[in-house]
Amino acid sequence: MNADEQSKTHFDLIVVGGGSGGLAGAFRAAEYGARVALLEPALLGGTCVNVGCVPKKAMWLAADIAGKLRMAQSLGFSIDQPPQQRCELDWPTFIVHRQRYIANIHESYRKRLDASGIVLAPMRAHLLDARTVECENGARLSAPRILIATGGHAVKPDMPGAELGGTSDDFFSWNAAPERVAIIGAGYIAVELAGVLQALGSRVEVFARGARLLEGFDAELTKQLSDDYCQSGVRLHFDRAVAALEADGVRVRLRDADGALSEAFDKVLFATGRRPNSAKLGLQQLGVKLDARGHIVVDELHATSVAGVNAVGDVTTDVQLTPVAIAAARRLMDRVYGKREGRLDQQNIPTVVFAHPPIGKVGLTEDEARARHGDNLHIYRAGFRPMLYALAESPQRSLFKLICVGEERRVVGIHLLGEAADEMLQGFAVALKRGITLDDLRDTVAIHPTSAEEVVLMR
Ligand SMILES: Cc1cc2nc3c(=O)[nH]c(=O)nc-3n(C[C@H](O)[C@H](O)[C@H](O)COP(=O)(O)OP(=O)(O)OC[C@H]3O[C@@H](n4cnc5c(N)ncnc54)[C@H](O)[C@@H]3O)c2cc1C
Ligand SMILES: NC(=O)c1ccc[n+]([C@@H]2O[C@H](COP(=O)([O-])OP(=O)(O)OC[C@H]3O[C@@H](n4cnc5c(N)ncnc54)[C@H](O)[C@@H]3O)[C@@H](O)[C@H]2O)c1
Repeated sequence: MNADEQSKTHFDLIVVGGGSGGLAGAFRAAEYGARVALLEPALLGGTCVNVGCVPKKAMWLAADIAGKLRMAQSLGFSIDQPPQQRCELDWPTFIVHRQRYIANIHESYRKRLDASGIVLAPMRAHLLDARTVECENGARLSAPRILIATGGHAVKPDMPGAELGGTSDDFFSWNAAPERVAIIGAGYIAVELAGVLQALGSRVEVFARGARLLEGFDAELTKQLSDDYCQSGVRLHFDRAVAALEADGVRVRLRDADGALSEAFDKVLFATGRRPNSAKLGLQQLGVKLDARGHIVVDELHATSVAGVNAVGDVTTDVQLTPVAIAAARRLMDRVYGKREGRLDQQNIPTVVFAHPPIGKVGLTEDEARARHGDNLHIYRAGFRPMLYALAESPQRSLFKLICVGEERRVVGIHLLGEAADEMLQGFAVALKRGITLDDLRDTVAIHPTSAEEVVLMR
């Protein structure tokens, strides 16, 4: 092989997967002057841009507008619709806007890849050894470092009739709100899609195998969120394990563990978790350690068990959030090519579920804090109706909660449920990471009239 040919197949870094983590790693490495090849067989941006955060947030915004339009009518705005009737969304029109937004992201990534000199190979790849990747077309690329960022995929539980149900991927190809939808699961995706569909006109029923929504979030807030969902018409079934799906004409029924059959639904969605894309990558032959569910095991520097092979994002044991994948990839490249210290702090990662209303947390829940600190806790709450909802005589309330520890009342948990919680949490997460106390919050002058001021006025 001559020098020219070798320069086309030999790189400083090969990134497998062009989603949140892979793109962030490729761009950061290229900023330091590394020669990078990126392998991505599908659309740039991966799950988040194409079938995750971005289209989901677009649908959430549409649902939010639907709710605000109904409130506007009750406040005296004349909207070309008889009062009390739902303002219907024309999905195809909205989807044109949603997909145009996404196409712009693809375009912007493509331009950035070109400008950064990153070589994009639009194909699947697997590892032959710790320095060599083989592409689908048989081409072999080599590099002293390989980053695996292949993400994950939705899974349906193994049950009879599972093929009659879809997943969040299917939801994003729908062109209208089905009349009746069943959602199986009680995590992030179940709660988000239930809220969106109910607001856009579907009659939604959620089947949770456990006793509550959103394990891992503060139980008091999730109880209030459940009440909000019931109030808006969502039917929640707790402790109801689904054992099978059965066709009933063009509709589907759910059979539970006791053999009982549900009413019929136009659509059923599984929101029962995701699995890592770690198969068919050659990892086992290479000796890359996986956990029992197939996640790549990484250390705190995102190194795998094989030298020179790193992994970030949903394919690893990290929390499955886009900013976590991005932060891990950037810090890795800062260390490798920028010779800068820094590792991802996995503590106190803020997160929001785009429910209706949104719910967010950073730090410990009350139960977690009690398990860690015993009774040395101080809990503060603010329950109130945001002004718009009070004006419209809507029952929806907000509930904010602070978990503080010790005599100094150090804030170890912030939990927000309510209008604009999604936009409020980020700044308070910075404060919590800096180790603030309740007095620091109280010492901050409030911004009035807002919901956020309730956080600094808690007594
Ligand atoms: C419905 C939904 C909503 C979500 N909402 C949010 C949210 O609001 N906020 C948030 O923070 N997170 C959200 N997430 C989670 C977020 O999308 C993921 O955490 C994030 O996309 C993980 O990034 P990643 O780079 O690890 O993987 P991905 O983004 O999944 O990218 C992996 C890429 O690797 C490619 N690939 C796979 N195998 C190969 C191979 N052999 N060779 C080459 N390429 C390969 C895939 O085609 C894919 O493009 C959501 C997820 C879902 C499903
Ligand atoms: N707003 C956001 O940041 C956001 C939004 C969506 C997804 N995500 C990420 O994507 C991940 C995946 O989302 P998800 O909602 O699929 O997973 P999840 O882990 O949040 O929830 C899975 C749910 O399915 C239930 N479940 C699992 N197996 C089941 C079975 N056989 N029968 C019935 N129920 C079952 C679990 O009890 C749980 O309630 C999340 O954990 C999160 O990290 C983030």
